[in-house]
Amino acid sequence: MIEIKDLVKTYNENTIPVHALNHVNLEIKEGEFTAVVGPSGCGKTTFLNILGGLDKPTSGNIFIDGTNLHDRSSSDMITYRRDNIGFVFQDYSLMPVLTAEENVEFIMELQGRSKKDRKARSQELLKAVGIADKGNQFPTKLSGGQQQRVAVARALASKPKLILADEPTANLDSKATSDLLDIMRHLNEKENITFVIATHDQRVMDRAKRVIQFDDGKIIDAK
Ligand SMILES: Nc1ncnc2c1ncn2[C@@H]1O[C@H](COP(=O)(O)OP(=O)(O)OP(=O)(O)O)[C@@H](O)[C@H]1O
Repeated sequence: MIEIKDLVKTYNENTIPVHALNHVNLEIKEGEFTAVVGPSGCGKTTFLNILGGLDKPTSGNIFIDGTNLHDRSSSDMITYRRDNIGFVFQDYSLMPVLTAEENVEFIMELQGRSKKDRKARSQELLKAVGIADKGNQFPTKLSGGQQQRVAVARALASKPKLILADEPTANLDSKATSDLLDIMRHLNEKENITFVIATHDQRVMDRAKRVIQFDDGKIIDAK
């Protein structure tokens, strides 16, 4: 369970302040599949970055399973993020010099898991996202949809309970979007992984269990 309490993020506090998040309150339950939507500049990415511990709020708190997310030193936060939160980005953000399999293995290497263990898990994950045969390919040899599947497999590597995705379908065609959403919904239902997805994409909203609407740094609807 994620509890977001009076979250404020103000950029450029000392010059011309930008109120990216303006007193946001929200609860996200385990196993939700939630789309965060709203016009460009309304605060979606800022919200995701703070929820994922990539950025700090100006004020307010986020409690994940009762623990204050930002009450950690920066090194503890790096470890917490690595072990508990998966990230998927619009541009896939794969490492071009690593194969698909090595991209998925990378976090496990940082976790100190054995080569054998890493390889088995990365193969299992690439299979789960439907590209078991692409493990030895470099990202430039894969389509956008395939690269995004590698990114999802990578996000799953440390068995996170929460996956944050920022515009994951923005560069994908209809078929790749539909396939990716099938994979994410399946993971959500089978593994009870919570998904929070910032998006402009109606296809994502149509598949979401919940849609949270932002406008100008505030939540205006959270059905
Ligand atoms: N690092 C930053 N410094 C200053 N202002 C910022 C910074 N990042 C975002 N902003 C501002 O904060 C507001 C919210 O931006 P954010 O990127 O969170 O919106 P968004 O809803 O994700 O937009 P989009 O849909 O275009 O990606 C915008 O006014 C933006 O210009």
